[in-house]
Amino acid sequence: MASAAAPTTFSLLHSTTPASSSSATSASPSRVQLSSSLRSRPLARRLGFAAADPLLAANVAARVAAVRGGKGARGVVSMAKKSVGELSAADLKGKKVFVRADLNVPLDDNQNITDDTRIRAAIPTIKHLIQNGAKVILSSHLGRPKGVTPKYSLAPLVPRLSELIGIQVVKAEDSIGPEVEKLVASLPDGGVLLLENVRFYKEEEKNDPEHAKKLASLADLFVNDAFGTAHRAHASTEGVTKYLKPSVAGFLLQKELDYLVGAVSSPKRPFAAIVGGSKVSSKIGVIESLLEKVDILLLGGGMIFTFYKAQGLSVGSSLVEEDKLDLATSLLAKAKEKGVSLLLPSDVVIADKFAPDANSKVVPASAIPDGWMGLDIGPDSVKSFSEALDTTQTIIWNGPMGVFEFDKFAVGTEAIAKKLADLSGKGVTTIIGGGDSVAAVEKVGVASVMSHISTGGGASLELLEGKELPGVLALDEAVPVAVRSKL
Ligand SMILES: Nc1ncnc2c1ncn2[C@@H]1O[C@H](COP(=O)(O)OP(=O)(O)O)[C@@H](O)[C@H]1O
Ligand SMILES: O=C(OP(=O)(O)O)[C@H](O)COP(=O)(O)O
Repeated sequence: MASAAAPTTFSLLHSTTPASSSSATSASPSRVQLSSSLRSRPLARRLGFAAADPLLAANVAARVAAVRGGKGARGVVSMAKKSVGELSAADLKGKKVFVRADLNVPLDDNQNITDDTRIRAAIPTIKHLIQNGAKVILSSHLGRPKGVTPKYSLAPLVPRLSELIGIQVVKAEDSIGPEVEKLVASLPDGGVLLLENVRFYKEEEKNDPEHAKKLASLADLFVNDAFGTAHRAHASTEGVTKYLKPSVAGFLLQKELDYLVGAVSSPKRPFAAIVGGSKVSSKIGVIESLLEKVDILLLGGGMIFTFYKAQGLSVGSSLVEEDKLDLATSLLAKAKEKGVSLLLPSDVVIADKFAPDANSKVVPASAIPDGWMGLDIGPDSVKSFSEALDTTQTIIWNGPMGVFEFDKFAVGTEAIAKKLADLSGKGVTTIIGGGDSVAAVEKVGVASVMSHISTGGGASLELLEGKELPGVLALDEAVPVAVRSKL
């Protein structure tokens, strides 16, 4: 780390990330005074974790001050995270590497993977490690199990993982304990052991230090490549970094930050966000910050019924977060105050049960009968959303517009996916984030035309809010390299 006495400008260690699709822009020099060498580099490569203004500026200023550690230093310093690409065979051969990935893929009722985007995205880091002779201990969560739940086992992922990596992946029945230790001990150099769902232990989400220690005890070093879970401070994402050195960023994590920090810190305007899906309680709070960033906010999916109910409408048996009604009311008021055009669907597709063969009909949002639930946005809403999107230059989308897994309720999501594909072709920046949103876009066959497919929905929204992602923050910083000042 830079010493207070060093009269130099520091620059970033060269990153060997292989797959950066960065179109990140430089930070506005008016926000933070950076050296010219740093200014020319993509923002996320310099920061490794933070996002846009104003939090970004405050964060960078604070960290620069902390690193300077005293008066008289004329330089600035890079806060990039150490990359797995900086680790070579000399660092990795024979080493046990705990890799946290986000393999939280959608599965159908027969445990078939319906979209493997997150598995494919994890492969470059795993391949780099095995090609350099490491023993890979791969971990992930799947869903939100309460205790050991067979339907959330990672076992269905083994064939696809093995196929993509090119070797047979060994599967453990647990994520800690003597049986896992035996499997780790018998793992050859270049082998991969997949641990069972880390969320089978409640201590995982509590970030219990003792539990983190047990996970960490399996390995010598840590690679976090779970961008989709980087907004969670859990034992396998944040806790283990306290016990494993080095703790470095995987290629996917870096690639996501490279793209997203740049794209959302200085977006081409008008800038729209589309928020839907079913994780209402974890995403409704994000809306408040989005109102500071975006010009247009479109709400769909399970998110909308809390807003309708807050306005006094009947929502039947639709998904509602009762304890967020006041928040919804205040968000509507805030949008007005900020001049953000917040659009709620004017019509919805309702169903008499949550099933693919439910009876369904389109009704105005103000006319949902008792006993019926809203499972998609209606045609008028698709039309007004499309018109609003026509005016934009940047769009970030997280959360499907309806229960797209059932064909009857996939129309709204598919129409919005096609609209974004169409706008991508016209030069609009389109960013799709989240396991299910990406699955929906893949289902329509338009993923390849979007500007960026992100493996994190909540994570990309929190990044957009300007929040630090704990899973990234906890990683080691890249060692700054001194560059002689010409002054
Ligand atoms: N109106 C709705 N009611 C209940 N669930 C919904 C509704 N609309 C969308 N969903 C569900 O939301 C889920 C995706 O939500 P979420 O996890 O927040 O998205 P992502 O994974 O893209 O971040 C899908 O499984 C979809 O069926
Ligand atoms: O699917 C995920 O998030 P996302 O739906 O916001 O993309 C991640 O795997 C994180 O899962 P979590 O929201 O249960 O912590």
